[in-house]
Amino acid sequence: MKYSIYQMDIVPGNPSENRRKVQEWMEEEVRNSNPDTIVLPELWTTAYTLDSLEQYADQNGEPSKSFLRELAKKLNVNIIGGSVTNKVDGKFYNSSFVYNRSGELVYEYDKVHLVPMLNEHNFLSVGKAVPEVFELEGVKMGVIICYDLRFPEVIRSLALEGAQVLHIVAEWPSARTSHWRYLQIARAIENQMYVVSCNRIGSYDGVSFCGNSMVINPWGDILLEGSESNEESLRVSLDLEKVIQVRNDVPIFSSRVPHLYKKEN
Ligand SMILES: NC(=O)CCC(=O)C(=O)O
Repeated sequence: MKYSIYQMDIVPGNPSENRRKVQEWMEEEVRNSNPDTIVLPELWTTAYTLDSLEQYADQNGEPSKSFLRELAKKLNVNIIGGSVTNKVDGKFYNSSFVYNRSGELVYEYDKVHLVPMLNEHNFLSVGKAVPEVFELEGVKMGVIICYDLRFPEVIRSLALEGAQVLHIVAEWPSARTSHWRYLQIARAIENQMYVVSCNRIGSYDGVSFCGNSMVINPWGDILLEGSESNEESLRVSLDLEKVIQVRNDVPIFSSRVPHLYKKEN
């Protein structure tokens, strides 16, 4: 499966300009490298303009859903649609939408772990369910949003449900770049899955974001890494046989002893 990742800078509080940027990038990217799947970053329509949610957030996923659906169909490409601020039943969420190349909404997820360091609790509601597995091109995979990366139990559940690829859409601050990098490598090794991440670059409201979007194989090797501060298209092909090979070589899933693990509340 061929990927293109858009490590983008986001214009704060300007959804139409960000949609214009994304559309232009996607059209060029598909023309030049014909990926199967495209990945966008977290909150790519607005950046962290959480004090203006009434003004800029989607309503029931629109217009982002229509925008992503039409592009997926027109360009014949799967889209892991980053995330957007989204108002549903009077509450705001940080929502991710995944479309297949026929323009079908394959999966949607509202972020469940809200980030205290970015004041998400003051503006957003917790999603109702942890991430679940979905399929693109017959491959089981998952998507998480940024801070979710710190919660290994959620990613383990995806692996136990059969996910072979984990996507991480992010606005991860430069202040914690080392955590961003090491946690992704750890998640890839401990779950023996590909990790494909898309982080923004640039800054907003005094916080700078670290780029370093990554693709890591199930052995923990970094196949690709973005720069810290440039808008970039990152391109890679995943060999999914590698997941099977690593899981055979080091069979951690059959070594688990779940009956001995403590049940969490
Ligand atoms: N946008 C985010 O979820 C940022 C997460 C973060 O800053 C951290 O985990 O550190």
